[in-house]
Amino acid sequence: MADCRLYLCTPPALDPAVFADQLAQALDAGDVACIQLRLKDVDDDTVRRAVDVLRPISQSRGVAFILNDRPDLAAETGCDGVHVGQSDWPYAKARKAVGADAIVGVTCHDSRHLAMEAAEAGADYVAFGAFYPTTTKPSHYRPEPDLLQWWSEMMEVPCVAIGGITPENCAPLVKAGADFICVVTAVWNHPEGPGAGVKAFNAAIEAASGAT
Ligand SMILES: Cc1ncc(COP(=O)(O)OP(=O)(O)O)c(N)n1
Ligand SMILES: Cc1nc(C(=O)O)sc1CCOP(=O)(O)O
Ligand SMILES: [Mg+2]
Repeated sequence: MADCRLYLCTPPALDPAVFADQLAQALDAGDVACIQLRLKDVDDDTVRRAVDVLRPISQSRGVAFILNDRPDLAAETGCDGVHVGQSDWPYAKARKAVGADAIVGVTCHDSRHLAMEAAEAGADYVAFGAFYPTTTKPSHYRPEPDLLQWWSEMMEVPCVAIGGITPENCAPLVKAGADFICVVTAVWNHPEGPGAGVKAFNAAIEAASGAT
């Protein structure tokens, strides 16, 4: 298996009953390390219902199920972890809510300082982005791949690359040392379906990992 793995993030709005089939297609198509449920502008019960439908599909395949933004709901609903950004719950409060064994990931934009702070505090991964233009989430930050190289040479804590990543443009991120590449659009909107998206990413990661 390549050192870099695929990390999927859901579209910001979805119908769990419909998305369940797409998720199963994606996870059955090849290696996926984890899936993040990232719903925006919805109430807590909508999040709970989506977790109840989607978490078993993920966990039954050995794929970690991470909830975005809400450590309290992640703990309540049996998620494997939570992802928090710089405007969300601070790391220490998130860790207290989910417990020592859960995964806690932290957004660090293009900042070495934020990433070192998160890693020293105990984060399980740090996320850098947006590496490429994306319409999924507005971002003022545009790190270069050498940030991933610096991080992976200096630190043990895994790093995630996110933002506008496609099978066609992921090679510099993989070669620079990203432990995970996190993707929304290029998988869920793949013209041949999410399974084809996962296959295309794993082939691209494998090719970039083998290339010198
Ligand atoms: C893996 C990963 N990286 C970054 C983000 C972005 O988090 P945040 O800055 O809190 O923005 P929202 O996703 O909450 O809009 C993420 N969710 N996942
Ligand atoms: C959720 C998110 N966070 C980002 C960051 O830079 O922190 S970019 C992003 C959106 C990623 O979606 P897509 O693969 O469709 O570009
Ligand atoms: Mg957030």
